[in-house]
Amino acid sequence: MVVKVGSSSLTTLPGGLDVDRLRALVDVLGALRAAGRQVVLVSSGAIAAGLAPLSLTGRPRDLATAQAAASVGQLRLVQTYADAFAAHGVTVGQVLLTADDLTRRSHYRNASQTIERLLALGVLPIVNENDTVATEEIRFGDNDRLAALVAHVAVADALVLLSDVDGVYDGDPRTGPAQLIDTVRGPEDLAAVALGSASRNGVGTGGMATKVEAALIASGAGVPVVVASTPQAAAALAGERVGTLFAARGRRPSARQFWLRYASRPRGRVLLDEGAVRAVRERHASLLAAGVTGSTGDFLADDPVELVGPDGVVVARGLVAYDARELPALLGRKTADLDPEHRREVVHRDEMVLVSRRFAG
Ligand SMILES: Nc1ncnc2c1ncn2[C@@H]1O[C@H](COP(=O)(O)OP(=O)(O)O)[C@@H](O)[C@H]1O
Ligand SMILES: N[C@@H](CCC(=O)OP(=O)(O)O)C(=O)O
Repeated sequence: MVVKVGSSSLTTLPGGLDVDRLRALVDVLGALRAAGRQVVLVSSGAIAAGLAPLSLTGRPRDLATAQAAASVGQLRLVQTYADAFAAHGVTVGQVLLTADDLTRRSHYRNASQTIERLLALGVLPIVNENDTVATEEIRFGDNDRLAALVAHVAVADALVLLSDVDGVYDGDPRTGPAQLIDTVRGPEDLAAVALGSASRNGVGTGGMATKVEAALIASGAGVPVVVASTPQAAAALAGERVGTLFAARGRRPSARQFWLRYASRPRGRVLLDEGAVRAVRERHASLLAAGVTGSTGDFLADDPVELVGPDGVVVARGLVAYDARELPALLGRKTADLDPEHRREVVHRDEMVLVSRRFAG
């Protein structure tokens, strides 16, 4: 089980960390552990927990102060967790990740191995973004997406996203009457849903939009997701029908495919003609030099790139087999006309994931 809890459930803007609410959650997770389940906790709250000790009255707008608050708050947060879990005989480990740790394949594998080993040793990993080093450009920003990636990395059976609201509504419940959505089978079920901003107490970041995005990523990768309120945690984890269920869709992709689709950062674009778009999209064929009209970006062989059609729409993502500077000489040429060392595909089908037009992730 991967359980993600948001800042809005653990902290208040004036009061900082709400230890009673944190302990209540730990009691639920401790019981789950006692029942023999493996649990990974993704917990936000570092920045919010650092505000009161630094006499800050609002969420800092500048990154450096937010990072300072996270530095102070993360320590308090995990120390409070460590003490609370110790009462249940559970040892915790801290795992701080930056987006970069998941965008590089080698780091991704490393993070995955560490979490696996912690679980094998009976430790409950507590994951957060490494706020003190994450710069603006490389931040996850909210922990919902991080939780979806961790759910895949940890090969979770389910992901539970806990917040201060008891599920996804068809509109922001704070701004008017709204109806709880019971089950989401795919992105099409959310076409008419308005996703407003973050919670009233001002400590959350993404609002429901980031939770929905994360829930679609995880459920699309075969992991069922429940969005529920933190007081509903026990019921949600016991499998009772509370909150909003995002049913698992499709098969679990390989680590490589999942990484390519959701965690990799494209280093450039390879431009395809119409025929190549059809071959890739409809036959899931490898991309050959004959269908390539150009490229942008200074990528190297094995880098992730976007495959883009003549209309500018991204068709797929893949690992390119050539450096950008090698491509011009190959453009539009039939494989048979190329010298033998250039006869391999530009992007092999096994190293490619199609990007859906409706939901790109
Ligand atoms: N369609 C919606 N359904 C449910 N909640 C919504 C919706 N639109 C906006 N919200 C708001 O999103 C907030 C939760 O997001 P956020 O504050 O980022 O939580 P967290 O800190 O738990 O991650 C809720 O307080 C809720 O008012
Ligand atoms: N890493 C940040 C998380 C940012 C945040 O507030 O996320 P969330 O409450 O999940 O919307 C922190 O610990 O403060």
